[in-house]
Amino acid sequence: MTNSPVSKSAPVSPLITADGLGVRFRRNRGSRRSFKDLFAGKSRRNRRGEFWALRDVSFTVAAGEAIGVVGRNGQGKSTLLKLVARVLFPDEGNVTVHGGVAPLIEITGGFVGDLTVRDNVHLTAGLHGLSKREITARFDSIIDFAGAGDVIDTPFKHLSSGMKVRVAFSVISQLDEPVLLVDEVLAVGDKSFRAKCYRRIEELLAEGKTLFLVSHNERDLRRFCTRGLYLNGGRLVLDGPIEDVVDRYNEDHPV
Ligand SMILES: Nc1ncnc2c1ncn2[C@@H]1O[C@H](COP(=O)(O)OP(=O)(O)OP(=O)(O)O)[C@@H](O)[C@H]1O
Repeated sequence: MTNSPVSKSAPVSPLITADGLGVRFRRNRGSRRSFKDLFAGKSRRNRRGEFWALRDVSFTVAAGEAIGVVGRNGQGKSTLLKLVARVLFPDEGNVTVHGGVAPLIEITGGFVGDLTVRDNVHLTAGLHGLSKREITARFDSIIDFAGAGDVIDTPFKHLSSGMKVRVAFSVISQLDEPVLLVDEVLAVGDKSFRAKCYRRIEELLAEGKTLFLVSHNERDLRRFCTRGLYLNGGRLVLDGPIEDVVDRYNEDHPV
C-alpha cells in the first residue's frame, strides 16, 4: 500500500507556538516611588525599576522534539518555561500549547506544603486530568519510583529537598500530558535517583513526548536534546541544533 500524496505533503501544525513573548518584572518590589515620580508621566512611573526578563521570543515546536534551554543565570530560562506551563502570563505576545503540560519547574511547584505526600499525589494527578481509578492504579508505582514509602503520610513541607524533588518528578513523569518541562531541579536529587530520572526521560521521549530541559550540564543537553534555545538578556539569540547551541554558548562564555 502506498501513502497518499495528500498525507505526505500535509503540513504538521506545531504543538507549541510562541509569538513575540515578553515578560516584564519589577526589580525592587518593595521600593517606594519618589516624590518626583508622583508628578511624572504615567510612562515614566511604569518604567521605573522595571525590566524585561524576556523580550521578542518567538519559536514553534513540533510534537516529539526535545529542546534544551541554555543561558547564564538570570537570562530568562525559567521564565520561558513558566510561560509554556501557563503558570505565568506574558506582558507581550502569546504562547499556544495544544495539549497539557507536566511541569517540574520549582522544587515545590504545584505541591501544597501542608498536605501529605499521598494527598499531593492525588491533587496533582487529579489536576492533570487523571481519574480516581487511574490515580489509584498508578499510586504505588509513583511512591516506589520516588522511594517515598516511609513518608506517604508526612506533610510535604517536612520532606527533605531531595525527597520533594523525587516525589515531584515521580508524579510529573507519570501523567499523560504530551509536554514535559524539566528545570534544573533534578540537580538536587542524588546520583542514583538522577540516573533513574534520566532513564525515565528517555522512555518518555521514546513514547513521543515533547521535552523542554533547562540545564547547565552540557552532557545532559547533548544526551537528551536535539534542538537548543539560547537565551541571553531575555532575547532568543540562537535557535538551532543542540550541538550548535552548546558550541556557541561555550564560545560566548569560555571557562
Ligand atoms: N517574580 C519575579 N519578580 C521579579 N524578578 C523576577 C521574577 N522572576 C524572575 N525574575 C528575574 O527575571 C530574570 C530572569 O529570571 P529566570 O529565573 O527566568 O532566569 P534563569 O535563566 O532561569 O536563571 P537561572 O539559571 O539562575 O535559573 C532574573 O533577573 C530574575 O531575577
